[in-house]
Amino acid sequence: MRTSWADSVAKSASETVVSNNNSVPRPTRSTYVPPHLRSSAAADAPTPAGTPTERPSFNGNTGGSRWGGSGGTRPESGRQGQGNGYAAAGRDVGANDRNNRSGGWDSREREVNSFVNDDKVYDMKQGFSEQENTGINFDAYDDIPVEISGENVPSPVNTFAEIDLGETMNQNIRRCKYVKPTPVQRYAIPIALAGRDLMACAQTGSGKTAAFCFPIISGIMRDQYVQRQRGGRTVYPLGLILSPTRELSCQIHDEAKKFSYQTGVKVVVAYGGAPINQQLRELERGVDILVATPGRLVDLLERARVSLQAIRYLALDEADRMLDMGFEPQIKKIVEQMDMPNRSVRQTMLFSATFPREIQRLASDFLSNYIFLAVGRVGSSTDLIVQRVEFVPESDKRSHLMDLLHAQRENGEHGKLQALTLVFMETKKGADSLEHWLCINGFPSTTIHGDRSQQERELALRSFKSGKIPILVATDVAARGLDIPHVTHVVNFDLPNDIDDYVHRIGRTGRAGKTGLATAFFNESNMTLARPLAELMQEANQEVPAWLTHYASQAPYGSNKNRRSGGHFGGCDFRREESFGKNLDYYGEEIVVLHSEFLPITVECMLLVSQVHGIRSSLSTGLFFTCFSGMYIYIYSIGFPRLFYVFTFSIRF
Ligand SMILES: Nc1ncnc2c1ncn2[C@@H]1O[C@H](COP(=O)(O)OP(=O)(O)OP(=O)(O)O)[C@@H](O)[C@H]1O
Repeated sequence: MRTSWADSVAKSASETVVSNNNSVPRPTRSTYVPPHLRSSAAADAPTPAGTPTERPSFNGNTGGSRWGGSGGTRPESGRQGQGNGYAAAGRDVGANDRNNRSGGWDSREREVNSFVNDDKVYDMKQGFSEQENTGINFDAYDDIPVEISGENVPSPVNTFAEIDLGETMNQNIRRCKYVKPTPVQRYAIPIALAGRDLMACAQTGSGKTAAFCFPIISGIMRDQYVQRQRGGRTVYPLGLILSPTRELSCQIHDEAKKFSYQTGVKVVVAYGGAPINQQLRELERGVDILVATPGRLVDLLERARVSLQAIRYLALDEADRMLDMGFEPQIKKIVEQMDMPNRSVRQTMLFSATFPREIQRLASDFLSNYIFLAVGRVGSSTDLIVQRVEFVPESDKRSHLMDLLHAQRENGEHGKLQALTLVFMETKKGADSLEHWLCINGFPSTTIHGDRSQQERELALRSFKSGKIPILVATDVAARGLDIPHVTHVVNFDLPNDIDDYVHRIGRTGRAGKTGLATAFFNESNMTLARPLAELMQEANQEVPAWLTHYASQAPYGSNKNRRSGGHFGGCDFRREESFGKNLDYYGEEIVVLHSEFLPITVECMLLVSQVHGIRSSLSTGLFFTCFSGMYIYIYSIGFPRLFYVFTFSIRF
């Protein structure tokens, strides 16, 4: 049996850190203690209740205590018995300490061990034990390109030990078997701990959830001076995490509960389709971090059961989705029209794997002096996902899928795994119909889409995750964020209209350094996707079929809005591009503006490039030409036949 990387590292780590899993403390009788009661000093001293009016200034320290030194506005006297920050204190300042101080057990509030289910999953994984599992492939991440912009950017860290999270959280990180921060975590966590707003793009499956959860939990543990407000049955969370789907909200909630286990920070989830009364009861028991879908949150706000007055941390996961036309009005209402503190008071973090320029522009309204971070090729899969595109006419799709599944089954029999396969379809009806057809043809399947009840959706996801039903047919509701470790094959039975949706869909496999396969069925109805798909595959070092290159070259350039969210590497910070005075369209592609007097020279130069480099110039080949007028003309080819951007620099030499 192969053991995973995470297991083997955890095993060695456990010798020095945690003796074994059995030594993970069983749920202690910890009681939920609201942050403002966690320090006896803070509890005793009557702190003025009220909306925070000033956001602590960041001190630019990396990984150091956000509140340490003289940079912060936090009164250090608020915490007893500690030195300058958790690291300096060198001991666990988690709930255990605080609970001892606060006393008063309440059996209703006993904290469930969030890692218990993990053990079950682990046992269940033994069923997958023959599965190829490469674990986190850090070598693949080491030379990942990173783009970062903004003022006074804190330095990245290399280890969790360098980050000032406190011993309780460090222990939870070990329980999660995270040994080393992923690249997005290396950069984003110090930025967030320094109190900075952040817009972060990083590939699917690269650990963004922890990147925003760790700083929020840690910040709330430190924000003891913030007095919780009370007002009848209204609750006042300190952190708010918004996500576009119910399943993703649940997943973030589960993760956040693990990260905050025994810290005393309470995380509650609220999402549509589930009975609101149960969620209300949970909220009434106390909430520090609320994870929610926008619709249900608006409902809770309108019922005055939740107030956003005390929010100090706001995170939008899948932020580009949250700000596109579907969700934007609700998000604007939540962030701008209710009682949330304004952007200079709260700390705001936006995360996604894709970030179109226009969305960046919209999002910047929510942020204050933010740092833009792009880790890896934004809007790209990792190279760990093998992408295949096959030309399949509409009428052949089912039989083609059947062939793939049969081949997969045979591999499973001969070798090792019974892969989990996720099949994406455009319509709910189509998904139901395909599921039925697969079932009667001997391939147990289930579906998840918007027409199913929440109970059905949750059951479908559970059966799929556990491997009981190895095929899930889904609409885009399952495209973003879902982390299902054993999905080895994503099939785009129907391709999406938008390349960013494709990126998120295929990102359901090849997660956390594991390898995965993504197969797409392409035909005439997907022509608008030809160019961005070919570009994406080329960038990810995938083999692009000749027929796709041909279709891509036919697509009229400039007419297609469906372009990569990041252009080539990086998903550039739109602020930088605008400050360079570049003229960009919706997706950030350069709009060529040619001055008529330069046109003949430009055309001549283009011809020259074609002759010297051949028509297929490679990505990022740029040539400078000096023309007699003393102007530079820069010709930039973008790795596609006959495509050249031409623009002029008006710098005289
Ligand atoms: N430092 C780490 N070491 C090992 N595994 C990690 C680490 N950080 C996160 N993971 C694991 O990596 C997987 C993917 O993480 P996560 O779901 O946060 O990715 P993501 O970037 O949010 O993906 P998506 O863009 O699809 O939402 C999860 O199973 C998570 O537990």
